[in-house]
Amino acid sequence: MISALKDNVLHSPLAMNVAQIGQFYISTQLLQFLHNLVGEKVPDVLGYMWRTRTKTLSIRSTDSTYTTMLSSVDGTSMGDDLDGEPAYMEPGDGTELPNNKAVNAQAYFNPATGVNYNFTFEKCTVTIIREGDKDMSKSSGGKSVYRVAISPATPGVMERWIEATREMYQSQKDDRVEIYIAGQSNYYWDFLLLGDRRDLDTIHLAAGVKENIVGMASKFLRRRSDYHSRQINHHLGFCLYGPPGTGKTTLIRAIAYHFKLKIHLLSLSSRDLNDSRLHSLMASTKEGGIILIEDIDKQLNSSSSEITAAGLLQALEGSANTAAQIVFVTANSLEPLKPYEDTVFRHGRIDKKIRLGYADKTMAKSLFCSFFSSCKSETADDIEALSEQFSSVLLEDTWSMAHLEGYLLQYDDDIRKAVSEFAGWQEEQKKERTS
Ligand SMILES: Nc1ncnc2c1ncn2[C@@H]1O[C@H](COP(=O)(O)OP(=O)(O)OP(=O)(O)O)[C@@H](O)[C@H]1O
Repeated sequence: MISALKDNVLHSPLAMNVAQIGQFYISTQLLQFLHNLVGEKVPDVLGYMWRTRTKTLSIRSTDSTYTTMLSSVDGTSMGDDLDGEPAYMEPGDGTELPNNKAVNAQAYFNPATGVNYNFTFEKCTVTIIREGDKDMSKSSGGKSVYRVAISPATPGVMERWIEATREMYQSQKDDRVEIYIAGQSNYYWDFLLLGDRRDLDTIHLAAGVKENIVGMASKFLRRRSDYHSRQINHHLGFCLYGPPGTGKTTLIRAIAYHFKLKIHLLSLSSRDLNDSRLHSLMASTKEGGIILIEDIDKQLNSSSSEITAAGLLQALEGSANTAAQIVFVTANSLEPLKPYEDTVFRHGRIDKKIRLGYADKTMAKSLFCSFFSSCKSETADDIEALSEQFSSVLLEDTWSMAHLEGYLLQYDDDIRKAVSEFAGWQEEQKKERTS
């Protein structure tokens, strides 16, 4: 899931179009190039011209402007929403990016180091450059730094651009989940993206499981002062385990959305992460945050991990410096955690371990009803009756909910066929598994 998210961010097709970078852009780039070329060797006339035509700003990855900038500067939003044109972005080296047309696809802007990204705002060219790793560690204490240049520097354009990114971010944020990952230095959290909304009532689990987790989280979040007055870390830990596709990640996303919590994705095997950096990360989570360690069973014994068992245990305890921290770890199997059983699964670290399993009849029925809830061709009573038929032929404890979701998606406009072909599909799937 972590890698899926990263792929989504790093490789999703940005809405790119390299045509039509206006005259201002070309002249500004030329000036910048000449300025870099002559540097300080000649009287800085070009530099003067560059400065007067350009407004610049440095943003650290821990600044709130960084978050708003990344979430709003994507392939569609800036240009579309602000001046009726799609945002045109290209890397500064002139390479054409894939998908050379303005599209409405979801796109996330995550600039590569040392590459100029340009797009238009109020007919000015905005250039964003992420600084190189070396510079980052020296001058910024490990935080990524982005330089933003807007040219020509019409009065107030930078302020209006910042305000526009903020407004756009605010309007998107309420309906999404903020997701952070460890920054390059692993000391701080960097904003990653606004994840899609997921409602709790679209998650179908065995009776009582969802209600139990949501109830515990709700009570925990309400009792801040109780923890505080007793000087106990305001921390709650869950381990969700079970086969792939049973809804572990989706449930966490829905809980984050429901309680308006930010998700911090933590990869224990990430490069250069060690115990002390892990400690800093835990202490710097955003107010009201979920820490999500996915696939802990696989990450624990990863050869690239420098985290010791002691470091991990400390991380699971959360930090006394932060308010309301919910740690979720997910695993397909608890076997690799056996050696740590007593130390990990105790109050203050992982308070509760919960198994999410394959679909039973009740889960399949409620998935079916929710999937076809907007079906116009059938009455509510008919949908209910069809869901009974569907679930009655289900082979229990055989399919993940992801598997069933995939099946239903093939029939999203033919609810009756989804019922009539279900038994046959299950037979085929069983044969495929054994062959
Ligand atoms: N219990 C469920 N209720 C509704 N949808 C579900 C459920 N379980 C899985 N899904 C659907 O299946 C897909 C995959 O689910 P998810 O990624 O949450 O599974 P997972 O248990 O985290 O898998 P993995 O162990 O492989 O990370 C999602 O698109 C989600 O909509």
